[in-house]
Amino acid sequence: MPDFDQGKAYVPQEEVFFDDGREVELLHFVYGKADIDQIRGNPSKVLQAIDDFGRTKKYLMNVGEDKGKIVCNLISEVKPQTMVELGGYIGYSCILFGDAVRKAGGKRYYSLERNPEFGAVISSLVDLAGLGDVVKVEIGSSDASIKRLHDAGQLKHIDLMFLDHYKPAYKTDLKLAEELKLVTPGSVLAADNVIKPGNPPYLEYVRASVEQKRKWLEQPNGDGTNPDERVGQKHINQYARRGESTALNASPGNPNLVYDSKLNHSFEPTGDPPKGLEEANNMLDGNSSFLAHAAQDVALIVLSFAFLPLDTFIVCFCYVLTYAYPLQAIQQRRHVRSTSTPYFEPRTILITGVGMTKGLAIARLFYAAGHNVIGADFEPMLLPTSSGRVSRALKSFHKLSKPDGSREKAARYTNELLNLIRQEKVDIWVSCSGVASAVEDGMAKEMIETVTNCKCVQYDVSTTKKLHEKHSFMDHTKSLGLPIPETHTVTSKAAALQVLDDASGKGIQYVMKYIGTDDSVRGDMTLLPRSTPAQTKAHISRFQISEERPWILQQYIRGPEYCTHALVVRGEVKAFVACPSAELLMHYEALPSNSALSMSMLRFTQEFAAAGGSSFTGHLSFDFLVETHEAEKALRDPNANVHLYPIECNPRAHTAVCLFGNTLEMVDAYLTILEPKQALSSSPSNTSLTPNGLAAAPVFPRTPQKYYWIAHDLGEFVIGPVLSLISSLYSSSKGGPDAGKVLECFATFADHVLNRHEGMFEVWDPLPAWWLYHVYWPTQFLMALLFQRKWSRVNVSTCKMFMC
Ligand SMILES: C[S@@+](CC[C@H](N)C(=O)[O-])C[C@H]1O[C@@H](n2cnc3c(N)ncnc32)[C@H](O)[C@@H]1O
Repeated sequence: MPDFDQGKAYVPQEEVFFDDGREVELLHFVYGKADIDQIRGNPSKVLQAIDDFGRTKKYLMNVGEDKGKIVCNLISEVKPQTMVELGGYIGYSCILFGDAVRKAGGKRYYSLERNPEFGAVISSLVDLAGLGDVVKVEIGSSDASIKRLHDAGQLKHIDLMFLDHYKPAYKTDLKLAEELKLVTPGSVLAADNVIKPGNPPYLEYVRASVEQKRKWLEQPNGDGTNPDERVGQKHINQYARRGESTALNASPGNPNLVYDSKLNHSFEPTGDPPKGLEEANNMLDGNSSFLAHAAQDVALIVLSFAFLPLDTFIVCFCYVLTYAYPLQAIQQRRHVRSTSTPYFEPRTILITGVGMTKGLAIARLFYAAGHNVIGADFEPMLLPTSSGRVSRALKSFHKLSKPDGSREKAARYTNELLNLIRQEKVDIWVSCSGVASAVEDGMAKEMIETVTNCKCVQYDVSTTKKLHEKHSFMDHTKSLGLPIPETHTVTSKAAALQVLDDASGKGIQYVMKYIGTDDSVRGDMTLLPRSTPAQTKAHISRFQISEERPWILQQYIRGPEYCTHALVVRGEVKAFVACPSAELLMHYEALPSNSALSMSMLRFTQEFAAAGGSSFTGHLSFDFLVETHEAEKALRDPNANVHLYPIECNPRAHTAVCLFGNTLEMVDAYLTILEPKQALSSSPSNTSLTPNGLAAAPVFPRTPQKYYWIAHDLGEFVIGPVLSLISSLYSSSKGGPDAGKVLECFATFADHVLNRHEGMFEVWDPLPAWWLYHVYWPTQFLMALLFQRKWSRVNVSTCKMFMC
């Protein structure tokens, strides 16, 4: 976000900052301007005159230039025929956006304003700007105006709605517009002040699932007409100074609508940043000083020490408890290994990557099922940091040397694995390593299966490469006749600009993704082309694009994202789970296995895997995008075949595998790899079929639980908000969260601790979590400090530090 130009700042907000005569004063100011004749018919000049008043005379509660730009960009993107604003005040947003709508080919801009005096000011300034043909000012309470315009047949659909009025009415007016079918799939909402001062009920509503919204409707008095107190008493009473009623519309809305929501940070016209921005500023990046990074590292190490006594007590308590009452996993293991279970044949399983949640989760499953588990992972020299090494689930732990892309290191890695497999007489190697050794794992698999009887849950080198690289994965998926988003590989800036130029007429938007792995360019979701060719060119010029550093331009799909994890054995999907996803989500929850979305993703995975044939064995995870209307269709019709867009494939285990936590059938799914190969048939591989000719159902998580990682949530819901609160108390800016907000975050944290499963922690195996938070991460922070490394984010579950 660019810096705020202080020269343009409005004067500070006073105790009483509207409805004190300043609105009429503004009219005198504007109409008294020496160049009033040039202002007439010119929306920009009218806005300039209003800004002059805000900068030199009195504060005005306008959306302002900076936030206004965000909505103007949205208008040129959405090109609304009809736009509605809730809350017009003196007409600043109305003139700015009304003009943008007209320029984008739109027909009508409704400004809904409750206060008749303000409405008169809007009308006067709209006329002055020459926007009377597009703008219509409706005076009255927004809900009454929406209903009136709808009933009169004047308002048939809202393409874009700007919410900037009475905070408690954001949600209730949206629901009314949903009920009247004015807001439908495809409608876009832009809501101001949802970060500062904040609007929890509105955000909660637009982010809620259909199930959640239906549940709310079932609750008696769940949705009354009283303002939701979470917006704060100050805002509930803000516009009640003339004794207006605060009662709200109680429409049930349309719970089937699913919104794709995105927060935008920008400046108030006074130059105050919103709270969210300050929070973002608490996160360090490459531009932050090394001192700041060092302070962060030290603080995190101290934090780990602070929790050491409590966590050590918990670990000891767990051991005593497990000794006294052997828990399910231990009982299960004892049972299958006892002489009363004579047919049990324990196998030896090697699992690499046991320092990460995913590797450890699989190791624990095999342990509970009675098998001998050998764990292995990378560790720096002389530092026993891998949390898997202390797991009760492991018979032994082995340290591996990390490949670095060179042939020597790859050969050394393969040799170490081979020796380990021979020494421990391993039956199955389950590769759970991360992306850093993806290709080396493929090489090791080829060697291991050639010279030993060990079976590997890992693809060969060419398959791994094909699936790992975005462009070859897309080409392959397309060759299978499966859907993909429009994707172009580009090896020069000129080629990228050409694709974007060609696209400008088609209405398609793209995001630019680097084909390889480079954390510093991850996560840029700027939609291209931008509003003007010059902006697009400026954006593209920031990237290094060449034959050696190819990128893809991938069609942007508006809608929710999902990720899946599957175990595939000889082209057959043996275990499967799908869940909603987001970058660094760190909260996992499985979709119901019989839901239309999960079934559609499973069918895609099955078709994809079957096409791989009998040598296609490994973990397979996809990221899918689903257009909003398709996601809604899936929620309405459980048998719907949902149109999916795969955007990425990871030929390795996904952290979502932890959702199989207590699903021991998963172990049987792995063991099918030891079954003798059936006679080879061509297509569709050797997929075992049920009597009705369908592929056998894979294993799904037995009792789906929600997962979280306590250290991540401690940062997100406790430390972050507290730091923001403290920094706002000591700085002149008014952007910080209030105490109520911080308490809300604490409540979320408490809810997660009480109702979710910690990804690394098991009562019967508590030490790995302790090791992760008190050995692994403090060591990483210490190394960052000693080697003066800067990092921007960490992923607690995959033990990844994103350097900057
Ligand atoms: C923050 S101001 C709007 C600023 C304006 N959008 C701009 O950026 O220029 C909020 C306005 O909403 C109006 N308002 C409050 N409650 C309302 C309601 N229920 N219906 C319509 N307008 C309302 C207030 O009178 C006030 O003028």
